[in-house]
Amino acid sequence: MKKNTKIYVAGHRGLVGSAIMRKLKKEGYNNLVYRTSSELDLRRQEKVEEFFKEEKPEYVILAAAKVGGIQANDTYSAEFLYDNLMIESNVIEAAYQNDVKKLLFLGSSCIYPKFADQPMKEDYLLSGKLESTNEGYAVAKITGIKLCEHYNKQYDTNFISAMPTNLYGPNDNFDLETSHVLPALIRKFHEAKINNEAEVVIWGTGKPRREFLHVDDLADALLFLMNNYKGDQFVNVGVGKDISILELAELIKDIVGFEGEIVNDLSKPDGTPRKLLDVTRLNDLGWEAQISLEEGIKDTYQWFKENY
Ligand SMILES: NC(=O)C1=CN([C@@H]2O[C@H](COP(=O)(O)OP(=O)(O)OC[C@H]3O[C@@H](n4cnc5c(N)ncnc54)[C@H](OP(=O)(O)O)[C@@H]3O)[C@@H](O)[C@H]2O)C=CC1
Ligand SMILES: C[C@H]1O[C@H](OP(=O)(O)OP(=O)(O)OC[C@H]2O[C@@H](n3cnc4c(=O)[nH]c(N)nc43)[C@H](O)[C@@H]2O)[C@@H](O)[C@@H](O)C1=O
Repeated sequence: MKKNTKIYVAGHRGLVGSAIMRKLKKEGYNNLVYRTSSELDLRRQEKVEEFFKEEKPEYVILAAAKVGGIQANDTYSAEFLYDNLMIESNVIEAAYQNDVKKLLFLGSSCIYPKFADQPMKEDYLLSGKLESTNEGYAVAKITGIKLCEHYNKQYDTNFISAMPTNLYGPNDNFDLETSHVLPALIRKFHEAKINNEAEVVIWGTGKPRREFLHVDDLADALLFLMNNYKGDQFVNVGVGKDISILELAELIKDIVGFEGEIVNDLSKPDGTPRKLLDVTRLNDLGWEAQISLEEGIKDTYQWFKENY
């Protein structure tokens, strides 16, 4: 992509979209197009068609989606399925109709079967049953991958897909009902510390294992893929290492400086037992993550204290 090329970043205010904006600006890209969801609701096909006709973006990074943690996915499963199907179908079709040179679609590691072998290779897609707490979201994300594949096959487009692992960083969602685990624990330990509380409650058994990637590393990987990758095969984006939720809680507890106990709320779901991506394909293309989990949590905690 040239520095003055017109790039549409869908979802520019979100965790991922805002990191992509920071990265693109830092690298000197100076022709960025974006809209908030109230300016352009991507679930509305006609509005999306009008926007693409008017703006004619050359490149599209699709980071707009209905996103949330385990509880939000489970509670609002119809919205997670419907919104994501509509957003991705409308944007991908409009990109094709308007001769977009390249589009990047973002999926998620939850596309893989609940009991997939670990680490999960791209080939494991559609090889088993999905985790029930995020089935709607996962089905929508799998459809997004397939839309890119089939548009490439039938229309010779250049649409690529990246599957990030669990993400965190500045501009994350810290709402305790709808957030992912890492921002939730930063907030819980911080509030428990300042209120001198005796304990922090974590959901489930603490035994599930997850892999966490700092969103600035993700943005770097996505720009790398936009500039260096073409193909129908989607690409996992992760660090290749995982950690149990209890270990994560202990790490955040230490970073925040909370001295009380960690207790489990067993009425909450554990979800998938383990989600660790095989990142060989991305590493072989020449990219690997740089930000350690400890460094990334410290950076995110600092951001939380300054902004939240
Ligand atoms: N967070 C994570 O751990 C992971 C995220 N991903 C994927 O990364 C992508 C970005 O996620 P993330 O940044 O975390 O999500 P956020 O919730 O932080 O941001 C999503 C963005 O999407 C926009 N959006 C939502 N609905 C609509 C709509 N109907 N019309 C237009 N825009 C809309 C929002 O815009 P506005 O602010 O204007 O309302 C928001 O800025 C998603 O595809 C997600 O599936 C993948 C793996 C893990
Ligand atoms: C990115 C990914 O994110 C989701 O899947 P998930 O990985 O299960 O998400 P999560 O971060 O919410 O939970 C991870 C683990 O952590 C435990 N946990 C402990 N304490 C808290 C807690 O306080 N909040 C939350 N949210 N979880 C907690 C929780 O019980 C679970 O065992 C899907 O949306 C999926 O669709 C998706 O793409």
